[in-house]
Amino acid sequence: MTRGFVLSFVHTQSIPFDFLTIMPSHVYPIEKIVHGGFGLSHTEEGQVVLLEEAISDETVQAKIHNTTKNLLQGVVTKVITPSVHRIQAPCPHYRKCGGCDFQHMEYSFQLQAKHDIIKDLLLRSGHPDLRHAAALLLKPLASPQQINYRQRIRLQVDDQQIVGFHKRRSHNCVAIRDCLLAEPAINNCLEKLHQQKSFDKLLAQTDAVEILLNPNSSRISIVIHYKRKPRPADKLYARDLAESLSEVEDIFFMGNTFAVTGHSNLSFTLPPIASHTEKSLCLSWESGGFCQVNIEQNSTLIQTVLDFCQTESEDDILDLFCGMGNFSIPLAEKAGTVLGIEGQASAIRSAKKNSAKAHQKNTDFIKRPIHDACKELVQDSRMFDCIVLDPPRQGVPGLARKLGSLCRKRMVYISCDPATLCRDLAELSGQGFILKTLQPIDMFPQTHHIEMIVLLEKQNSLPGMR
Ligand SMILES: C[S@@+](CC[C@H](N)C(=O)[O-])C[C@H]1O[C@@H](n2cnc3c(N)ncnc32)[C@H](O)[C@@H]1O
Repeated sequence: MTRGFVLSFVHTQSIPFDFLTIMPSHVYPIEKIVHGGFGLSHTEEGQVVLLEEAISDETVQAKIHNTTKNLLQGVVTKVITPSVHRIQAPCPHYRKCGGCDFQHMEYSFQLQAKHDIIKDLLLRSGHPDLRHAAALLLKPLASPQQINYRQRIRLQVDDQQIVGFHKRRSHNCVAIRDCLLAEPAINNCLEKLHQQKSFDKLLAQTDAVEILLNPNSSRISIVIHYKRKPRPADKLYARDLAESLSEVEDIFFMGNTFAVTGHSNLSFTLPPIASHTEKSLCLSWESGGFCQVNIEQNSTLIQTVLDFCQTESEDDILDLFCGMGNFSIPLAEKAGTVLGIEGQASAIRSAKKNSAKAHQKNTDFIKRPIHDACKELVQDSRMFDCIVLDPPRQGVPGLARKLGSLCRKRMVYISCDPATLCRDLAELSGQGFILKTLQPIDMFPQTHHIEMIVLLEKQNSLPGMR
Protein backbone atom coordinates (compact mmCIF):
# COMPACT_ATOMS: atom_id res chain seq x y z
CA MET A 1 0.00 0.00 0.00
CA THR A 2 1.42 3.39 -0.95
CA ARG A 3 1.40 6.26 1.45
CA GLY A 4 -1.01 9.06 0.66
CA PHE A 5 -4.24 10.79 1.48
CA VAL A 6 -7.81 9.56 1.56
CA LEU A 7 -10.94 11.59 1.94
CA SER A 8 -12.99 11.05 5.05
CA PHE A 9 -16.11 12.64 6.51
CA VAL A 10 -15.61 14.36 9.82
CA HIS A 11 -17.81 15.27 12.76
CA THR A 12 -19.74 18.45 12.09
CA GLN A 13 -19.85 19.89 15.61
CA SER A 14 -16.22 20.81 16.11
CA ILE A 15 -15.10 21.74 12.58
CA PRO A 16 -15.63 25.19 10.98
CA PHE A 17 -18.04 25.19 8.01
CA ASP A 18 -15.35 25.78 5.31
CA PHE A 19 -13.78 22.45 6.22
CA LEU A 20 -17.10 20.72 6.65
CA THR A 21 -17.70 18.63 3.59
CA ILE A 22 -14.51 16.75 3.00
CA MET A 23 -11.14 16.92 4.72
CA PRO A 24 -7.93 15.12 3.80
CA SER A 25 -6.57 12.71 6.41
CA HIS A 26 -3.25 11.01 6.22
CA VAL A 27 -3.21 7.24 5.97
CA TYR A 28 -0.41 5.41 7.72
CA PRO A 29 0.58 1.92 6.59
CA ILE A 30 1.83 0.07 9.70
CA GLU A 31 5.10 -1.72 9.02
CA LYS A 32 5.50 -3.51 12.37
CA ILE A 33 4.94 -3.21 16.10
CA VAL A 34 8.01 -1.92 17.91
CA HIS A 35 9.34 -1.45 21.46
CA GLY A 36 6.76 0.28 23.64
CA GLY A 37 3.93 -1.45 21.74
CA PHE A 38 3.65 1.22 19.02
CA GLY A 39 2.78 0.64 15.38
CA LEU A 40 5.64 1.95 13.21
CA SER A 41 5.07 3.93 10.04
CA HIS A 42 7.01 6.58 8.09
CA THR A 43 5.94 9.79 6.40
CA GLU A 44 6.93 10.45 2.80
CA GLU A 45 9.57 12.83 4.17
CA GLY A 46 11.08 9.93 6.11
CA GLN A 47 9.90 10.93 9.58
CA VAL A 48 9.26 8.04 11.96
CA VAL A 49 5.62 7.70 13.06
CA LEU A 50 4.78 5.81 16.27
CA LEU A 51 1.09 5.08 16.77
CA GLU A 52 -0.80 3.66 19.74
CA GLU A 53 -3.46 1.00 19.03
CA ALA A 54 -2.06 -0.01 15.62
CA ILE A 55 -1.29 -3.53 14.37
CA SER A 56 1.29 -4.60 11.76
CA ASP A 57 0.04 -4.57 8.14
CA GLU A 58 -2.94 -2.35 8.93
CA THR A 59 -3.57 1.00 7.30
CA VAL A 60 -4.91 3.58 9.72
CA GLN A 61 -5.70 7.21 10.21
CA ALA A 62 -4.34 8.84 13.33
CA LYS A 63 -4.36 11.89 15.53
CA ILE A 64 -0.81 13.13 16.04
CA HIS A 65 -0.26 14.58 19.52
CA ASN A 66 3.49 15.10 19.49
CA THR A 67 5.73 16.20 16.63
CA THR A 68 9.48 16.71 16.52
CA LYS A 69 11.79 17.03 13.51
CA ASN A 70 12.16 13.30 12.99
CA LEU A 71 9.30 11.79 14.95
CA LEU A 72 5.51 11.95 15.00
CA GLN A 73 3.62 10.31 17.88
CA GLY A 74 -0.10 9.71 17.84
CA VAL A 75 -3.02 7.42 18.26
CA VAL A 76 -5.17 5.58 15.74
CA THR A 77 -8.51 7.28 15.09
CA LYS A 78 -9.78 5.04 12.30
CA VAL A 79 -8.69 1.65 11.01
CA ILE A 80 -8.94 1.64 7.21
CA THR A 81 -7.68 -1.91 6.61
CA PRO A 82 -7.92 -3.95 9.83
CA SER A 83 -5.58 -6.79 10.71
CA VAL A 84 -7.14 -10.25 10.91
CA HIS A 85 -5.77 -10.29 14.47
CA ARG A 86 -7.76 -7.23 15.55
CA ILE A 87 -10.55 -7.90 18.06
CA GLN A 88 -13.02 -5.82 20.03
CA ALA A 89 -11.18 -4.73 23.21
CA PRO A 90 -12.91 -6.47 26.15
CA CYS A 91 -12.53 -3.67 28.72
CA PRO A 92 -14.98 -0.75 28.74
CA HIS A 93 -12.15 1.56 29.85
CA TYR A 94 -10.00 0.77 26.81
CA ARG A 95 -8.71 3.96 25.09
CA LYS A 96 -9.51 6.09 28.15
CA CYS A 97 -7.30 4.19 30.62
CA GLY A 98 -3.52 4.31 30.17
CA GLY A 99 -3.06 0.55 30.78
CA CYS A 100 -3.75 -2.61 28.72
CA ASP A 101 -2.66 -1.26 25.34
CA PHE A 102 -2.68 -4.69 23.58
CA GLN A 103 -6.35 -5.48 24.25
CA HIS A 104 -7.33 -4.96 20.62
CA MET A 105 -5.17 -7.95 19.56
CA GLU A 106 -6.15 -11.59 19.94
CA TYR A 107 -3.97 -13.23 22.56
CA SER A 108 -1.90 -15.45 20.26
CA PHE A 109 -1.00 -12.36 18.26
CA GLN A 110 -0.03 -10.45 21.42
CA LEU A 111 2.57 -13.18 22.00
CA GLN A 112 3.75 -12.99 18.40
CA ALA A 113 4.03 -9.19 18.66
CA LYS A 114 6.14 -9.49 21.84
CA HIS A 115 8.43 -12.00 20.13
CA ASP A 116 8.81 -9.70 17.12
CA ILE A 117 9.54 -6.63 19.27
CA ILE A 118 12.46 -8.41 20.97
CA LYS A 119 13.77 -9.78 17.69
CA ASP A 120 13.61 -6.30 16.17
CA LEU A 121 15.59 -4.84 19.09
CA LEU A 122 18.25 -7.57 18.82
CA LEU A 123 18.61 -7.14 15.06
CA ARG A 124 18.74 -3.33 15.26
CA SER A 125 21.17 -3.29 18.21
CA GLY A 126 24.15 -2.96 15.88
CA HIS A 127 26.00 -5.52 18.01
CA PRO A 128 27.11 -8.69 16.17
CA ASP A 129 26.51 -10.99 19.18
CA LEU A 130 22.98 -9.65 19.67
CA ARG A 131 22.16 -9.96 15.97
CA HIS A 132 23.39 -13.55 16.16
CA ALA A 133 21.20 -14.10 19.27
CA ALA A 134 18.01 -13.24 17.35
CA ALA A 135 18.16 -16.82 16.00
CA LEU A 136 18.17 -18.15 19.60
CA LEU A 137 14.97 -16.36 20.57
CA LEU A 138 12.24 -18.83 21.61
CA LYS A 139 8.47 -18.41 21.41
CA PRO A 140 6.96 -16.65 24.46
CA LEU A 141 5.48 -18.87 27.18
CA ALA A 142 1.77 -18.00 27.38
CA SER A 143 0.17 -16.96 30.65
CA PRO A 144 -2.37 -19.52 32.02
CA GLN A 145 -4.77 -16.63 32.67
CA GLN A 146 -5.12 -13.83 30.15
CA ILE A 147 -7.39 -11.67 32.32
CA ASN A 148 -7.99 -11.47 36.09
CA TYR A 149 -4.38 -12.53 36.71
CA ARG A 150 -3.12 -9.63 38.87
CA GLN A 151 -2.79 -10.43 42.56
CA ARG A 152 -2.49 -6.70 43.34
CA ILE A 153 -3.45 -3.38 41.80
CA ARG A 154 -2.44 0.17 42.65
CA LEU A 155 -5.12 2.77 41.92
CA GLN A 156 -4.21 6.44 41.76
CA VAL A 157 -6.29 9.23 43.33
CA ASP A 158 -6.26 12.46 41.34
CA ASP A 159 -6.92 16.09 42.38
CA GLN A 160 -10.65 15.56 41.84
CA GLN A 161 -10.47 12.53 44.16
CA ILE A 162 -11.23 10.19 41.29
CA VAL A 163 -9.92 6.70 42.10
CA GLY A 164 -8.61 4.88 39.05
CA PHE A 165 -5.73 4.65 36.61
CA HIS A 166 -4.13 7.61 34.88
CA LYS A 167 -5.56 8.52 31.51
CA ARG A 168 -3.02 8.33 28.71
CA ARG A 169 -0.55 11.20 28.89
CA SER A 170 -2.38 12.75 31.84
CA HIS A 171 -2.30 12.97 35.62
CA ASN A 172 -6.09 12.82 35.70
CA CYS A 173 -7.66 9.47 36.39
CA VAL A 174 -10.30 7.44 34.64
CA ALA A 175 -12.57 6.06 37.38
CA ILE A 176 -12.08 2.31 37.78
CA ARG A 177 -14.35 0.04 39.78
CA ASP A 178 -13.60 -3.14 37.89
CA CYS A 179 -10.16 -3.81 36.39
CA LEU A 180 -9.96 -6.46 33.67
CA LEU A 181 -6.56 -7.63 34.90
CA ALA A 182 -7.31 -7.85 38.62
CA GLU A 183 -8.36 -11.04 40.41
CA PRO A 184 -12.18 -10.97 40.92
CA ALA A 185 -11.77 -10.76 44.73
CA ILE A 186 -9.87 -7.48 44.26
CA ASN A 187 -12.63 -6.02 42.09
CA ASN A 188 -15.30 -7.09 44.61
CA CYS A 189 -13.37 -5.35 47.36
CA LEU A 190 -12.91 -2.20 45.26
CA GLU A 191 -16.64 -1.98 44.61
CA LYS A 192 -17.39 -2.36 48.32
CA LEU A 193 -14.78 0.25 49.27
CA HIS A 194 -16.63 2.81 47.16
CA GLN A 195 -19.80 2.15 49.15
CA GLN A 196 -18.11 3.07 52.44
CA LYS A 197 -18.28 6.64 53.79
CA SER A 198 -15.00 6.08 55.67
CA PHE A 199 -13.26 5.50 52.33
CA ASP A 200 -14.54 8.84 51.00
CA LYS A 201 -13.30 10.57 54.15
CA LEU A 202 -9.76 9.33 53.53
CA LEU A 203 -9.57 10.25 49.85
CA ALA A 204 -8.68 13.94 50.24
CA GLN A 205 -5.24 12.99 51.64
CA THR A 206 -4.73 9.85 49.55
CA ASP A 207 -2.32 9.61 46.58
CA ALA A 208 -2.91 5.95 45.78
CA VAL A 209 -4.67 2.83 47.06
CA GLU A 210 -3.10 -0.62 46.73
CA ILE A 211 -5.37 -3.65 47.00
CA LEU A 212 -3.51 -6.93 47.52
CA LEU A 213 -4.98 -10.40 47.50
CA ASN A 214 -3.17 -12.86 49.75
CA PRO A 215 -2.99 -15.96 47.49
CA ASN A 216 -2.87 -18.46 50.37
CA SER A 217 -5.56 -17.01 52.64
CA SER A 218 -7.70 -15.35 49.89
CA ARG A 219 -7.96 -12.32 52.21
CA ILE A 220 -7.28 -8.74 51.21
CA SER A 221 -4.77 -6.19 52.48
CA ILE A 222 -5.07 -2.52 51.64
CA VAL A 223 -2.19 -0.04 51.59
CA ILE A 224 -3.20 3.62 51.55
CA HIS A 225 -0.49 5.92 50.22
CA TYR A 226 -1.12 9.01 52.31
CA LYS A 227 0.04 12.59 51.73
CA ARG A 228 0.73 13.17 55.42
CA LYS A 229 1.16 11.22 58.62
CA PRO A 230 -2.26 9.69 59.49
CA ARG A 231 -4.01 11.31 62.46
CA PRO A 232 -6.13 9.44 65.02
CA ALA A 233 -9.31 10.24 63.02
CA ASP A 234 -7.74 8.76 59.84
CA LYS A 235 -6.85 5.59 61.72
CA LEU A 236 -10.42 5.34 62.98
CA TYR A 237 -11.75 5.57 59.41
CA ALA A 238 -9.31 2.84 58.37
CA ARG A 239 -10.36 0.66 61.28
CA ASP A 240 -14.02 1.21 60.43
CA LEU A 241 -13.30 0.14 56.84
CA ALA A 242 -11.49 -3.01 57.95
CA GLU A 243 -14.37 -3.91 60.28
CA SER A 244 -17.03 -3.28 57.61
CA LEU A 245 -15.41 -5.44 54.93
CA SER A 246 -15.16 -9.04 56.11
CA GLU A 247 -12.60 -10.03 53.44
CA VAL A 248 -10.18 -7.28 54.49
CA GLU A 249 -7.40 -8.55 56.73
CA ASP A 250 -5.58 -5.27 57.35
CA ILE A 251 -5.31 -1.66 56.23
CA PHE A 252 -2.03 0.26 56.43
CA PHE A 253 -0.84 3.77 55.71
CA MET A 254 2.36 4.42 53.77
CA GLY A 255 3.88 7.79 52.83
CA ASN A 256 7.02 9.66 51.89
CA THR A 257 6.99 11.70 55.09
CA PHE A 258 6.38 8.94 57.65
CA ALA A 259 7.15 5.29 58.38
CA VAL A 260 4.72 2.56 57.32
CA THR A 261 2.04 2.10 59.99
CA GLY A 262 2.22 -1.72 59.82
CA HIS A 263 2.27 -4.59 57.40
CA SER A 264 0.70 -7.95 56.78
CA ASN A 265 2.42 -11.05 55.45
CA LEU A 266 1.14 -12.45 52.19
CA SER A 267 2.17 -15.85 50.87
CA PHE A 268 1.81 -18.31 48.04
CA THR A 269 2.68 -21.98 47.84
CA LEU A 270 5.05 -23.12 45.14
CA PRO A 271 4.32 -26.73 44.14
CA PRO A 272 7.29 -29.18 44.18
CA ILE A 273 9.72 -28.66 41.32
CA ALA A 274 10.79 -32.20 40.46
CA SER A 275 14.33 -31.32 39.39
CA HIS A 276 15.02 -29.54 42.69
CA THR A 277 12.80 -30.67 45.53
CA GLU A 278 9.96 -32.99 46.48
CA LYS A 279 8.44 -30.50 48.88
CA SER A 280 6.14 -27.54 48.33
CA LEU A 281 7.65 -24.23 49.37
CA CYS A 282 5.73 -21.45 51.07
CA LEU A 283 7.01 -18.01 50.04
CA SER A 284 5.87 -14.99 52.04
CA TRP A 285 6.43 -11.29 51.65
CA GLU A 286 5.32 -8.15 53.45
CA SER A 287 2.64 -5.89 52.00
CA GLY A 288 4.60 -2.98 50.52
CA GLY A 289 7.40 -5.35 49.40
CA PHE A 290 7.85 -6.78 45.91
CA CYS A 291 6.20 -9.92 44.59
CA GLN A 292 5.50 -10.90 40.97
CA VAL A 293 1.91 -9.83 40.17
CA ASN A 294 0.94 -12.87 38.06
CA ILE A 295 1.28 -15.58 40.71
CA GLU A 296 0.29 -18.51 38.49
CA GLN A 297 2.75 -17.56 35.78
CA ASN A 298 5.38 -16.96 38.46
CA SER A 299 5.62 -20.75 38.86
CA THR A 300 6.61 -21.04 35.20
CA LEU A 301 9.08 -18.18 35.65
CA ILE A 302 10.72 -19.95 38.61
CA GLN A 303 10.78 -23.31 36.79
CA THR A 304 12.46 -21.74 33.74
CA VAL A 305 15.04 -19.91 35.85
CA LEU A 306 15.87 -23.18 37.69
CA ASP A 307 16.16 -25.07 34.38
CA PHE A 308 18.54 -22.44 33.01
CA CYS A 309 20.67 -22.46 36.18
CA GLN A 310 21.45 -26.22 35.75
CA THR A 311 22.35 -26.32 39.42
CA GLU A 312 24.65 -29.02 40.78
CA SER A 313 24.89 -29.89 44.45
CA GLU A 314 28.27 -28.18 44.95
CA ASP A 315 27.32 -24.96 43.14
CA ASP A 316 27.59 -21.56 44.80
CA ILE A 317 24.86 -19.27 43.51
CA LEU A 318 24.59 -15.48 43.71
CA ASP A 319 21.01 -14.15 43.43
CA LEU A 320 21.16 -10.39 42.74
CA PHE A 321 17.95 -8.37 43.34
CA CYS A 322 16.65 -11.43 45.21
CA GLY A 323 13.51 -9.83 46.69
CA MET A 324 11.87 -12.21 49.20
CA GLY A 325 13.78 -15.17 47.74
CA ASN A 326 11.47 -16.02 44.82
CA PHE A 327 14.39 -17.78 43.09
CA SER A 328 16.87 -18.15 45.99
CA ILE A 329 14.69 -20.45 48.09
CA PRO A 330 13.89 -23.02 45.34
CA LEU A 331 17.52 -22.83 44.14
CA ALA A 332 18.84 -23.50 47.65
CA GLU A 333 16.97 -26.83 47.70
CA LYS A 334 19.61 -28.17 45.33
CA ALA A 335 22.62 -25.84 45.38
CA GLY A 336 25.63 -25.90 47.67
CA THR A 337 25.11 -22.30 48.81
CA VAL A 338 22.93 -19.34 47.80
CA LEU A 339 23.80 -15.71 48.57
CA GLY A 340 20.86 -13.33 47.97
CA ILE A 341 21.40 -9.56 47.79
CA GLU A 342 18.64 -6.98 47.74
CA GLY A 343 18.14 -3.32 48.70
CA GLN A 344 14.82 -3.50 50.52
CA ALA A 345 14.94 -4.35 54.22
CA SER A 346 11.48 -5.95 54.32
CA ALA A 347 12.34 -8.22 51.38
CA ILE A 348 15.50 -9.41 53.14
CA ARG A 349 13.49 -10.07 56.33
CA SER A 350 11.05 -12.17 54.28
CA ALA A 351 13.80 -14.03 52.41
CA LYS A 352 15.44 -15.05 55.71
CA LYS A 353 12.09 -16.23 57.13
CA ASN A 354 11.24 -18.13 53.93
CA SER A 355 14.58 -19.91 54.01
CA ALA A 356 14.21 -20.78 57.70
CA LYS A 357 10.67 -22.10 57.09
CA ALA A 358 12.12 -24.42 54.41
CA HIS A 359 14.77 -25.59 56.97
CA GLN A 360 17.58 -24.41 54.73
CA LYS A 361 21.04 -23.98 56.20
CA ASN A 362 22.87 -23.01 53.00
CA THR A 363 21.52 -19.47 52.40
CA ASP A 364 22.65 -15.99 53.32
CA PHE A 365 20.75 -12.78 52.58
CA ILE A 366 22.29 -9.31 52.63
CA LYS A 367 20.60 -5.90 52.39
CA ARG A 368 22.85 -3.82 50.16
CA PRO A 369 22.66 -1.74 46.96
CA ILE A 370 23.68 -4.15 44.18
CA HIS A 371 26.51 -2.08 42.67
CA ASP A 372 28.15 -1.62 46.10
CA ALA A 373 27.70 -5.28 46.97
CA CYS A 374 29.25 -6.45 43.69
CA LYS A 375 32.21 -4.10 44.16
CA GLU A 376 32.86 -5.61 47.61
CA LEU A 377 32.48 -9.18 46.37
CA VAL A 378 35.04 -8.49 43.61
CA GLN A 379 37.42 -6.93 46.16
CA ASP A 380 37.07 -10.10 48.25
CA SER A 381 37.89 -12.22 45.13
CA ARG A 382 34.59 -14.08 45.44
CA MET A 383 33.33 -16.23 42.55
CA PHE A 384 30.02 -18.00 41.96
CA ASP A 385 29.15 -20.89 39.66
CA CYS A 386 25.90 -19.22 38.66
CA ILE A 387 24.57 -15.67 38.97
CA VAL A 388 20.84 -14.92 38.85
CA LEU A 389 20.12 -11.28 38.03
CA ASP A 390 16.59 -9.82 38.18
CA PRO A 391 16.93 -6.02 38.15
CA PRO A 392 14.17 -3.43 37.89
CA ARG A 393 13.44 -1.75 34.53
CA GLN A 394 16.70 0.27 34.51
CA GLY A 395 18.79 -2.91 34.22
CA VAL A 396 22.40 -2.92 35.40
CA PRO A 397 24.37 -0.27 33.45
CA GLY A 398 28.09 -0.39 34.19
CA LEU A 399 27.98 -3.70 36.09
CA ALA A 400 29.13 -6.08 33.33
CA ARG A 401 32.81 -6.06 34.23
CA LYS A 402 32.15 -6.95 37.87
CA LEU A 403 29.70 -9.66 36.83
CA GLY A 404 32.41 -11.03 34.54
CA SER A 405 34.80 -11.27 37.51
CA LEU A 406 32.22 -12.86 39.80
CA CYS A 407 30.85 -15.52 37.45
CA ARG A 408 32.42 -18.93 36.89
CA LYS A 409 29.95 -20.86 34.69
CA ARG A 410 26.70 -19.15 33.77
CA MET A 411 24.35 -16.28 34.39
CA VAL A 412 20.55 -16.13 34.17
CA TYR A 413 19.30 -12.61 33.48
CA ILE A 414 15.58 -11.94 34.09
CA SER A 415 14.48 -8.64 32.56
CA CYS A 416 11.24 -6.67 32.35
CA ASP A 417 12.59 -4.18 29.79
CA PRO A 418 13.97 -5.53 26.51
CA ALA A 419 15.68 -2.24 25.61
CA THR A 420 17.83 -2.04 28.76
CA LEU A 421 18.32 -5.80 28.49
CA CYS A 422 19.84 -5.41 25.00
CA ARG A 423 22.14 -2.64 26.26
CA ASP A 424 23.32 -4.86 29.15
CA LEU A 425 23.72 -7.96 26.96
CA ALA A 426 25.98 -5.97 24.64
CA GLU A 427 28.13 -4.99 27.65
CA LEU A 428 28.15 -8.55 28.99
CA SER A 429 29.22 -10.06 25.69
CA GLY A 430 32.36 -7.91 25.98
CA GLN A 431 33.12 -9.62 29.30
CA GLY A 432 33.25 -13.19 28.08
CA PHE A 433 29.54 -14.06 28.34
CA ILE A 434 27.98 -15.95 25.45
CA LEU A 435 24.26 -15.72 24.77
CA LYS A 436 22.77 -19.21 24.76
CA THR A 437 18.96 -19.01 25.07
CA LEU A 438 16.44 -16.19 25.14
CA GLN A 439 13.04 -17.14 26.53
CA PRO A 440 10.24 -14.54 26.62
CA ILE A 441 7.57 -15.30 29.22
CA ASP A 442 4.26 -13.49 29.26
CA MET A 443 3.72 -12.16 32.77
CA PHE A 444 1.51 -9.26 31.60
CA PRO A 445 -1.18 -10.26 29.05
CA GLN A 446 -3.17 -7.40 27.43
CA THR A 447 -0.19 -5.04 27.77
CA HIS A 448 2.97 -4.52 25.72
CA HIS A 449 5.15 -5.39 28.72
CA ILE A 450 7.62 -8.20 28.14
CA GLU A 451 9.54 -10.39 30.58
CA MET A 452 12.64 -12.19 29.31
CA ILE A 453 14.84 -14.91 30.76
CA VAL A 454 18.27 -15.08 29.16
CA LEU A 455 20.87 -17.78 29.68
CA LEU A 456 24.48 -16.65 29.26
CA GLU A 457 27.46 -18.95 29.55
CA LYS A 458 30.82 -17.78 30.71
CA GLN A 459 33.75 -18.36 28.43
CA ASN A 460 36.80 -18.41 30.61
CA SER A 461 39.42 -17.83 27.94
CA LEU A 462 39.58 -14.57 26.03
CA PRO A 463 36.78 -12.10 26.88
CA GLY A 464 34.50 -11.29 23.94
CA MET A 465 35.55 -14.29 21.77
CA ARG A 466 32.86 -16.62 20.55
C1 LIG B 1 12.16 -7.12 39.65
S1 LIG B 1 12.27 -7.21 41.41
C2 LIG B 1 12.84 -8.87 41.57
C3 LIG B 1 12.64 -9.51 42.91
C4 LIG B 1 12.77 -11.03 42.96
N1 LIG B 1 13.85 -11.56 42.15
C5 LIG B 1 11.45 -11.71 42.58
O1 LIG B 1 11.37 -12.42 41.57
O2 LIG B 1 10.47 -11.53 43.34
C6 LIG B 1 13.66 -6.21 41.69
C7 LIG B 1 14.10 -6.13 43.14
O3 LIG B 1 15.28 -5.34 43.17
C8 LIG B 1 15.29 -4.52 44.32
N2 LIG B 1 16.17 -3.38 43.96
C9 LIG B 1 15.94 -2.39 43.08
N3 LIG B 1 17.01 -1.61 42.91
C10 LIG B 1 17.98 -2.12 43.72
C11 LIG B 1 19.34 -1.76 44.00
N4 LIG B 1 19.91 -0.73 43.40
N5 LIG B 1 20.02 -2.51 44.88
C12 LIG B 1 19.46 -3.56 45.49
N6 LIG B 1 18.18 -3.97 45.26
C13 LIG B 1 17.45 -3.25 44.40
C14 LIG B 1 13.84 -4.18 44.57
O4 LIG B 1 13.64 -3.93 45.95
C15 LIG B 1 13.15 -5.47 44.11
O5 LIG B 1 12.94 -6.35 45.18
